[in-house]
This record gives sequence, C-alpha cells and structure tokens, in this order.
Amino acid sequence: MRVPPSPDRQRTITTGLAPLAGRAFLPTALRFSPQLRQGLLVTGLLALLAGGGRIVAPLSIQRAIDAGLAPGTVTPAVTVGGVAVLVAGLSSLLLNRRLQEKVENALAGLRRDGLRRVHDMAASTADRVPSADLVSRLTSDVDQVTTFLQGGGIQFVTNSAQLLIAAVIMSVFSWQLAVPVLLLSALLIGTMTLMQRVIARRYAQARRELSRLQSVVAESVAGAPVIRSTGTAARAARKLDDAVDRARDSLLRTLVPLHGNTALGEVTIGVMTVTVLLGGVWFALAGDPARPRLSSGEVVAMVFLVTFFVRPLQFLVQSLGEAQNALTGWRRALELAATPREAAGDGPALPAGPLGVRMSQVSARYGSGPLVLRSVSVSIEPGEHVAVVGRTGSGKSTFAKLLTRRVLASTGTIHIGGVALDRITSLAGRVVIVPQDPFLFDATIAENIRLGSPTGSAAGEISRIMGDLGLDDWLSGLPDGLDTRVGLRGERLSVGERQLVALARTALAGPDLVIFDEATSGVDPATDVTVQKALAILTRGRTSIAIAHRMITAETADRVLVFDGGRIVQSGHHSVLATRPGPYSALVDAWRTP
Ligand SMILES: Nc1ncnc2c1ncn2[C@@H]1O[C@H](COP(=O)(O)OP(=O)(O)OP(=O)(O)O)[C@@H](O)[C@H]1O
Repeated sequence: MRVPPSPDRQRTITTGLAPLAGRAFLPTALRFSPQLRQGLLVTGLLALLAGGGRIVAPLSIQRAIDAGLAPGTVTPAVTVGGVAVLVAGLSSLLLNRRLQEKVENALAGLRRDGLRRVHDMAASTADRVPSADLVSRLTSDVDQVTTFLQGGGIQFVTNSAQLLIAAVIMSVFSWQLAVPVLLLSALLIGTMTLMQRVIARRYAQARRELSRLQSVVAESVAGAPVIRSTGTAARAARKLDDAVDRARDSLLRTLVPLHGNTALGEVTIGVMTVTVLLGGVWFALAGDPARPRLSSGEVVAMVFLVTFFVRPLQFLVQSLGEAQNALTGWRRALELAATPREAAGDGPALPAGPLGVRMSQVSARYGSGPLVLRSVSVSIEPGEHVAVVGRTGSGKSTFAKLLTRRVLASTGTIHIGGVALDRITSLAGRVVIVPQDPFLFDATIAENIRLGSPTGSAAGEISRIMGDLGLDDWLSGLPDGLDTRVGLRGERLSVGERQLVALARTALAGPDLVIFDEATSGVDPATDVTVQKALAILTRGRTSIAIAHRMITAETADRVLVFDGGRIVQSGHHSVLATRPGPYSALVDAWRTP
C-alpha cells in the first residue's frame, strides 16, 4: 500500500521548500533581518515608557484620593498624570514609527531575498519548482504581514508592555484582587492557544488554497487563446470556479474558531472587570472600618488598572488571529528565503576549447514522477556535432536539460570537459542552450543580443557577429535593423527569427558546448534555411548537440543518437542508421513522407 506523504513532506514535494520548524523561526528571522536585533535597548525603553506611562495617572489619582483630595495634592497629581500620559503618547508614537520602519525594512529584505531565490531556482531548477507559484506565494505572504502591521498590529509591543506592567502593579496593590484576574487571563490564554492551533492550521490551508487560486487564474489568463481556440472555456471556467469555491470554503472554515475566540475574550474581560469592581468594594468595606484593607483610592486605582490591563488584553485577543496569520506569512516567506542554494561546485576549471561530454548510467525524473531517462550512457567528443532524435516524449529535452543542470540526475554520473557536472563552478558562457522558443526581452534586437555578454559589447561587435552568421540579409529586411524592437517576449518576431536572435546572442557568449533545440513548427522555409546556416557557422569548432526534428539536421551531424522510452536505442551516422531497420529508419521514412 502506498503511504500518503505527510503534509510537510507534501509541501516539500509541491513547492520544493523545506518547512521551517517553529523553534527555528526566531533565529531564522533574525538571521535574515538583522535590523530587528539592532537598537533593542532603545526599543525596550520606549516600550516601557509607552506601556508604563499611562499607568502613572491612576497611581497619582490614588494618592490624591487617599490624601482626601486635600488642596495641594490635586494639582501635582494632575500634573504628574498629565506629563506621564504625554510621555507615554510620545514614546508610543516613536516606538510605533521605529518598529514600523524596522519591520518594513525587514520585509523588503525578505521579499528581495525570496525573489532572488525564486530567480535562482528558475534559472537552475525551473522544471523542479513551479516559480509562478512561489512568486504568488511570497507576495501574498509578505502582504499578509504588511496588512497586519497597517491594521494596527505594530501596537502589539506597546500593548504587551502595558499588560505586563498593569499586571505587576495590580498584584502589588492587592494580590487578592489580582489573583482572580490573572487566573481568568490564564484560562483565557490557555483556551485561546488551543483555538489558535486550530485557526493556524485552517489558515495555512486557506493560504495554500489562495496560492492555488492565483496560479489557476494566472494560468487561465496566459492560456486564454488556447482555451478559446479549443472551445474548452466551460472546462476552464469550472476549474476556476472550483478553485474559487475551495478558497472561499477554506476561509470560511477559519471564521468559526476566529469568532469563537473573540467572543470568549470579550466574555472573560467583562467578568474580570465586574470581579474587581465588586470584589474591590467588598474588600474595602470588610473588616475594621478604621483600618480598611484597601483604601478608596486603591479601589479606584484598581478599577483603572483593570481597564489598563483589560484593554491591551482585549486588543491582543482580537488581533491574535491576524498576528497568527502574519506570523504564518512571515514563516513561509522565510522558508523560501532560507531554502539552501545548490552548493557551488568546487571542481577544477573547465579546460579551454570545445568541451566533451561523458554520461554514465544516468537516470532522471521530474519531482517524484517516473523515470524519464533510464541508464543513459554516452560519450561525445570535443568538437563533435551530435543530433538527438526520437519520438515526442522520448527524453531528448530532458537529456539537454541535464547538461545545463536544469534537471538533476537521479543516478549516474555526468562529466563535461572531464569535470563532474556537480563540481563545475559555473556553466555560464561555456555551455549554452538555444531553446525551441527563446525568450526575448521587450527591447531592441541589439539589446537582446548584448545579453550574451555579461560585460556588454559594442554595436560594432554585434554587427560583425550578424555578418559572420550570415544574418545581414535578414536584418536589412527589418524596419530598424538591429534597433528593431521585438515586443513583449519577442512577439513581434516569428519563432524562427527569435531563434536567430538567440543564435547571435549565443555567438556573442562564445560557448564551447552549444545545445540547440530545433523548433518543431512555426518556422517558414526561408527562415529555416537561415537558421540552419547560422547554426552551422556558430557550431564550427565547438561541440554541439542539436535536438533535431528535421532530417537535414540529422543528416549533417557527425553522429545521431536515437532516443526511445528514455533510452538511447541507436547511435551512429545518418547514412548508416538510415539503411538499418529500426526506430531511426522508421523516423526517416516518416520525415520523407510528405
Ligand atoms: N517539467 C516536467 N515535469 C514532469 N514531467 C516532464 C516535464 N518535462 C517533461 N516531462 C516528461 O518527461 C518525459 C520526457 O520529456 P522530454 O521533454 O524530455 O521529451 P522530448 O523527447 O524532448 O519530447 P518533445 O520532442 O515533445 O520535446 C515525457 O514523458 C514528459 O511528459
């Protein structure tokens, strides 16, 4: 029987992130946001003044009442109380601004770190981790914290300080009255903690559903043309509705314990106030009237103190749910930022010149899916031109992705230029892949080509490369030549033209192993010939691997590798393989059939 993975394990599978344990939260948060640790003394002092300042007023009133409101006692009491309230207000303002600034800076840093991680992952592990999911997850997580802060959450610190100070002073005044208040609070906090666990679990689920909803929406917007052309709008709408319903239901499920918690807090707080009021009066009147156990000033002060204790408690009760959500958001954002980077290789530098490839017994899979490459062993000599062919889904692209580390081998070893792939520090500039449909930025052709060189390059060099690759004629047919803007994702160019730009970009990078994924469709015959010629010039003196969908590419290669079911089933020159019965000759027949 297949055991379903635990929720955490499931999360790791679907997002590629390791969950952050509760006790690791604070150290990780401080590691990523050191500014939270800086100036703690000043923050603590301000919290003390903001929380304690207000409590001075009831204490001075108590003094004045107990002095029988005699002349000369009221004015100082009012002055002290007034100054204390002013100091408290000012400290509270400074503290809130300080905390807001620190937390916003911390969040901005976290957002930056998280996005960098997504970017790194997209570059190296796009096929293992869904980047769009991670970005929407990070955005909503950080927004959750910001929403909490903007909703007054920053006063959490002032309120906590006030709560603590009021509790201590109440206990000093009358422990007999403070005990029931503290017992009720303990009961309240205990029950709320249990409820919070339920809320946290349900909220985590709700946030997963919201992330899922965002992905479904993004997918349906991006795929709108396909949905329209295939007439599957109803199915897409059902999927969207289902995601909306699931998000709504999961949010509704958090409301019951959330409101239950608030109601519980309100009731307990009411009981506390009545207890102190009645208990205080009874206590003051009981016993010897000449020596009351509690003076009238103290009873009044106690009632005030309970208010000062109760108000922040009420605030904390009401915002604990949001605080919990914000913490969950923060923790999840940290999970992303703290995902370990793949260790940089420590191997020797790659040798200069064309790079050979050696694969031995390599198997690969996507996530926890089935093996899509099985025991692939092959040796490609430096400077050799290899064409990789096979039916769709036979593993050709996965083979190419292994060489650029976008997919990691499950078993087996890969060497490039004699260095184990996982020990190579950087493949940048040495191993370059030209995909079927290259990504172009919304800029000019020249700017897109310039990306091939990290240090940038002069216009003259780009023009020379265009000439070398035989692209001058194509370029002269464009409205602004090299300065032609390509549009969003290069949509103003055809797929073949996008490949031409990518080939020029690759030529500028000057790699020693070029992997070319031939476009399967959308290339007109004239552009196709230009692409083939440019590719032949580009790969001269370099090792090349072309994932071929046309016979001409296979015919002109030094060797053809035939993939089937994730294995290399034939290897040899086209002229030899084409005459032998087998998958390749079947493919050649298919190519020849008009
Ligand atoms: N990102 C992915 N996640 C999960 N499975 C994948 C992913 N990419 C490819 N596969 C699966 O791996 C297998 C091999 O795919 P691959 O893209 O390597 O084949 P291919 O020969 O290049 O196909 P094509 O010619 O259609 O591009 C297929 O069964 C495919 O469904």
